[in-house]
Amino acid sequence: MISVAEALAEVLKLGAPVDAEMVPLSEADGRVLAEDVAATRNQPPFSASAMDGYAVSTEKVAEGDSFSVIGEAAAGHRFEGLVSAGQAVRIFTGAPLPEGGVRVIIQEDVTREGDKITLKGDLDGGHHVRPAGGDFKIGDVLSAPRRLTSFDVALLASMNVPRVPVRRRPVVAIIATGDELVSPGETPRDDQIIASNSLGLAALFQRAGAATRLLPIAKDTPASLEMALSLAAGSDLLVTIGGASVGDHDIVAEVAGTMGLEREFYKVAMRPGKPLMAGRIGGMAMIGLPGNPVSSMVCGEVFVLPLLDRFLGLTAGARRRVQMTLSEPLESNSHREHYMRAAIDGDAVKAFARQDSSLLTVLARANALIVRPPNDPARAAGEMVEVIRL
Ligand SMILES: Nc1nc2c(c(=O)[nH]1)N[C@H]1C(S)=C(S)[C@@H](COP(=O)(O)OP(=O)(O)OC[C@H]3O[C@@H](n4cnc5c(N)ncnc54)[C@H](O)[C@@H]3O)O[C@H]1N2
Ligand code: MOO
Repeated sequence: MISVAEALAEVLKLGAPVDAEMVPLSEADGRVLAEDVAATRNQPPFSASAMDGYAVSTEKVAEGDSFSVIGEAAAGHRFEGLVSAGQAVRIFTGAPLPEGGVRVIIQEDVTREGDKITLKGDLDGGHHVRPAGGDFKIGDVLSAPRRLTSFDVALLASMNVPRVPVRRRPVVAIIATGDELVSPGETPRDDQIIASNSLGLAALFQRAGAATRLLPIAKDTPASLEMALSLAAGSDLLVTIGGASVGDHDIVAEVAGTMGLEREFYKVAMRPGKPLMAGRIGGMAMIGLPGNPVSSMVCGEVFVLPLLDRFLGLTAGARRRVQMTLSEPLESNSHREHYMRAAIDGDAVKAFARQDSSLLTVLARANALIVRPPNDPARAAGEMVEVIRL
């Protein structure tokens, strides 16, 4: 058995960044920017007023100063003249500052009679001018790689970049295996259960930026599995679920082997997830996940999400861990790295009492995994542990 770190290093070698494609900004949220994008304009493109008030040409103003109002500037409507000493231009938020203007007196600080304004006492000291290019300038760059956020989409729109180069979504084929499985909504026999992992994993991978293909559930026969595996051709990554252990009906490795699987490793010193396997088959990366529902989801988090980062051209590595205080004690750990389903409550974290790898109710309540190193001794409440936030 190899360590989780060694297994992850092998898994990451199975992927390389996929091609880029152009998408409109309306479809860019969450996609991964593939090339640097440069602003094609300054923002604001002119010195602009930040407030509603009066633009004047003098820095120094005092109570009782008066100005004659010679025109108006509104957002989208520049004042086409010059403002000189003793003059003011009525101005609104977002309007270009008129030529000669150096500051804006907010209207609350002014009394106006006809075309004359007089400054009140206790003046607001701000200039209320946003300089041209104060947000960004032509050529300023949003750097790749980067998973685009809603804020980035707003920034790119402001840069007048209507379409952006992003990595295409890596295609992940998912095959559940086992005679006991039927799809949700079907009627199982009394010795069957509902296939849950494939949909859970598809949700996990889609949120990470993948396109998923849910292939038909494979029976525990070589012919059925071969059929399902052949349907995966052309994907970037094939993920199988179950049939990975040592039982007579665990035939995924054997059948994939006859179809050309070059296996990099089998079995990892982790709990859950021991019978994990990874390699290459027919030009695709392949990860064979264990069938236990929690095992497959935890391995999806620990191995498949970093591999998807690799396909997307992002910096790919182990999931970020933070140190947190235990609110309840933990028993000593075995020789396998343990990913314990846990709940963060405020600043502290606690593991759930039941850690069996079949318990989806426990996983659904978890918002973290406590990572226990191999042979970690018993831990008392108040000690620090490493945590992956889910
Ligand atoms: N003698 C040994 N037995 C087992 C070992 C071992 O080392 N020696 N390892 C155990 C561990 S750890 C795990 S994890 C499981 C993994 O086994 P498989 O990957 O072969 O998974 P299956 O046997 O096919 O299924 C296990 C369990 O999960 C259910 N399952 C499978 N697929 C799905 C699915 N898509 N949705 C929902 N549930 C699924 C399946 O019905 C079984 O209950 O092996 C242990 N055994
Ligand atoms: O790898 Mo198994 O997941 O410990 O139940």
